[in-house]
Formats: sequence, C-alpha cells, structure tokens
Amino acid sequence: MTDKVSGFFKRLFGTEPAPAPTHSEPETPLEPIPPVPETVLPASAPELAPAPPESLPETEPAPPPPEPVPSQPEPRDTPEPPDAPEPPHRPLPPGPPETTPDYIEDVEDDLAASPAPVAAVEPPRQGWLQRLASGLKRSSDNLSTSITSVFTKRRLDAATLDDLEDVLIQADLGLETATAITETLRRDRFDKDVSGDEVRAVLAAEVEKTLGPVARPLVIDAAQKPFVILMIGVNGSGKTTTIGKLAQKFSHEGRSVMLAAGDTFRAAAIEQLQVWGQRTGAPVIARPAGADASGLAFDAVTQARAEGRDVLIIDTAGRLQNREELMDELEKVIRVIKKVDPTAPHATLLTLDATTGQNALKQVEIFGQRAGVTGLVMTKLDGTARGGILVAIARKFGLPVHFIGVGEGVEDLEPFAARDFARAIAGQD
Ligand SMILES: Nc1nc2c(ncn2[C@@H]2O[C@H](COP(=O)(O)OP(=O)(O)OP(=O)(O)O)[C@@H](O)[C@H]2O)c(=O)[nH]1
Repeated sequence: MTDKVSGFFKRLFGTEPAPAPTHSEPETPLEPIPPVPETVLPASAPELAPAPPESLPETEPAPPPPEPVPSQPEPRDTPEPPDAPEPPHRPLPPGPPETTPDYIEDVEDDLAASPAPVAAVEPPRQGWLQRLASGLKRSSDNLSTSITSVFTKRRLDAATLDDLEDVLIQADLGLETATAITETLRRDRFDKDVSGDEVRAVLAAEVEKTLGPVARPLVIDAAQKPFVILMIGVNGSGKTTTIGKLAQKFSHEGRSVMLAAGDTFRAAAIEQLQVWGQRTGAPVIARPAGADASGLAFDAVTQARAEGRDVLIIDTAGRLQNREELMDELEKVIRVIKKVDPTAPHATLLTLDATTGQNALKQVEIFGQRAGVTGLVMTKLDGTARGGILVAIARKFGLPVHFIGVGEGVEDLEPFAARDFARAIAGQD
C-alpha cells in the first residue's frame, strides 16, 4: 500500500500537519465588516474566482485552530424572535455590485475563461481509498509500530497481551475495544505463535465490528423542503469546510442547496462560507458579523422554504461545550428554527476534529445533551495519530457517523464506511 499511496501521502503531508489542538487562541479582533450581502448571493454571480482544487478558502489560512477558542465575542443578548421573522435589520453598508447585471456578466466571462471549478472534478473511488489510507497513515503507523514493539517474542503470553492492551488504549481506541481485541487473541492464540499481521487482522475485524452499526449514510428526506441541516461543533472543528463539501455533494446529486452563514461572530467565517457558496453554486444567506444568529437562522429557513429549496445547511459559531452561555445560544437557534418548521432541524451534525483525541468524547456528550445531535462528521483524520478515537466514540454513544474528512480539499470528505476505515487504521492493504 505504501507505494500505491505515496503520491497522495506527499500531497496530504507535504505541509506540516495540524498540531494537536492544545491551545486556546483568542478570537482575533474582527476586521471591519465586509460588505456582506444580507440576502442571497446569486449562484451565478460569484464574487471571487473559483479556487484551485484542494486549496483552502483564501480567507481562512488554516492556522490549525483545532482547539476551541473560549474567548470569542459573547453572544448578543437579542430577544428571541417572536412568531414573526426577525425585526428589520440595520441597513447594510453598500455592498459590492455583485448582483448587478454588469458584474454577473464580468464574472461569467471570467468563469468561462478560467478552468473548471474544483466542484466539477469527481474523484474515482480508488482515489478516495488511497486518500483514506494516506490520511490514516499516522494513526495506523502509530499502531503498527507499537504492535511490532510489543510482539518481540512469537509466543503469545499474558505479559504481551497486557502490553498490547496498553498500546490499544493509548491509541485512543477505548478500553472496551482494547479488551475485546486482547480477549479474542487470548481465546484463539494464547501460547501459540502469533505474528504482527495476525494481530492487525484481529484489530481490523474488531474495529469493523464496532463501527459497522454506526456507519450510516445521511439520508435527505425529500418530503422536507427544505431538509434543514444544522452544523455544530467547537471552534475550528471543520464545520464551515464540511458545509462546503456537503453542498458540493448535494449539488452533484441534483439537489438545490442553500447555505446560511450562522457563524455571525467571525467575519472571516461568513466570507469563507460565501466562497464555498460561489464554488458550489449555492446561494448564501448572510448578514454582517455581529448579527443575531437565531434571527438569521429564522430568515434562512423561511427563505429556503419560500424558494422550495431541497436542502438548507446552517453554519453556527464554534463554541466550547463547557461555555454555558454559548450552549444556551445554540439552544435558542434551534428553538427559533422550530418556529418556522417544528420538525427542523432534520439533521444536527456535530463535527469532531480527530486531533482533539479524548476531548471529543466530552464534546459528543454535551452537544448531544444540549442540541440533540443526530449524527457525526469526523474531520482531520489526516492530521493525527489519534484516529482510533472514532472507535471509542462509536462504542460509547452509538451515534451515526455520516462522513469523515481526511483533508481540506472538496473531495476529501466521504460517507463513512466501517470496513474501509478499519482496514486503513489497521494498516491493511
Ligand atoms: N487537514 C484537514 N483540515 C481540515 C479538514 N476539515 C477542515 N479542515 C481545516 O480546518 C480548519 C478549520 O476549519 P473550519 O471549517 O473553518 O472550522 P469551523 O468549525 O467552521 O471553525 P470556526 O468557525 O472557528 O468554528 C480549516 O483550515 C480547514 O481547512 C480535514 O478533514 N483535514
């Protein structure tokens, strides 16, 4: 597999992978409010040229921000919208003429002259498997090296099994999975010769068994128009990027998608979503930074419904799960969405940054309690040796894992497949 994936490995790891999120970075002061359109950016009128394949939005230079930032601006204490939509918003500063016919024509000319946007490229299935293997290489190498170092003697004895259990726990797989693997080996191979490959096969089988039940696709109920997806998670966990990738997928499936820039705390997050909207042809509902997130969500659902959109994906500001007031604000967003459609949000997806390791367990617990998480997306499996945490999460919570991300590119997110993941993390070809 090494030869097969080396090109992708280089592509994925050509730059330093994101360090583990151990820091808290203060929210940088907001830049002056950019001219954010209050309503919809026409799909045909991108403000910016399409980004090159696999590049990040220029506006988000990817400082690995993995660890949540506790010191973001406090949520504004705006009253919950009544049964009518949010009161009129303050007038926007004059925006760029992105909706004027001249501008559209200019952009269309530019687009015609430029290479096809990244969205047009559909990677072959094999490409994804290679990326998955490359992405999980740090996790699998870590496990493989540790397993090899434990199996210095060929015969399986109690001490070796204990050491193996420690290795598996340190790889974030969780106590139960570690115990299940060592028990299988004790039962089948005790006092017999055992190779590293055999151990890896047992590891892959156990991981697949654990992940199989949670590998469930995100089903878009066509009866819901729009099918509302709320993206939540701690700062920098990959919400906005995942929204862009999902918008791409849904658009390719022929669905009409609308995005809502509900991370109103950060001007850069709004711009980032707008860039994704332009890339994927999805209109973006946005307001200037500092606007009330729940009011924006209300308007977005109302507008998506009026336009008969198939899918509405709402971004939210990143928030630490232990910040009460921010979790209160998230609950408010959900309450307000329900005023327009009591059945919404139809999916509440928690993005988990794999590099956070054990802290991800706490995030699932608290976000689950406060926001009713319906499914998980694990991002940044390429930037960590701690991919095993997904196994521990699956075993503890049993929540559906819909997608995993192994890179920043639009094609680096795929539906979660237990067998592929298990084989990749166990280092099996
Ligand atoms: N390597 C890697 N990077 C990723 C992946 N998913 C997202 N990122 C990067 O992680 C960084 C943060 O992603 P965002 O989408 O901005 O995260 P967010 O949750 O919206 O962040 P906040 O708005 O601060 O809450 C960006 O630089 C992304 O490109 C992934 O699967 N792999």
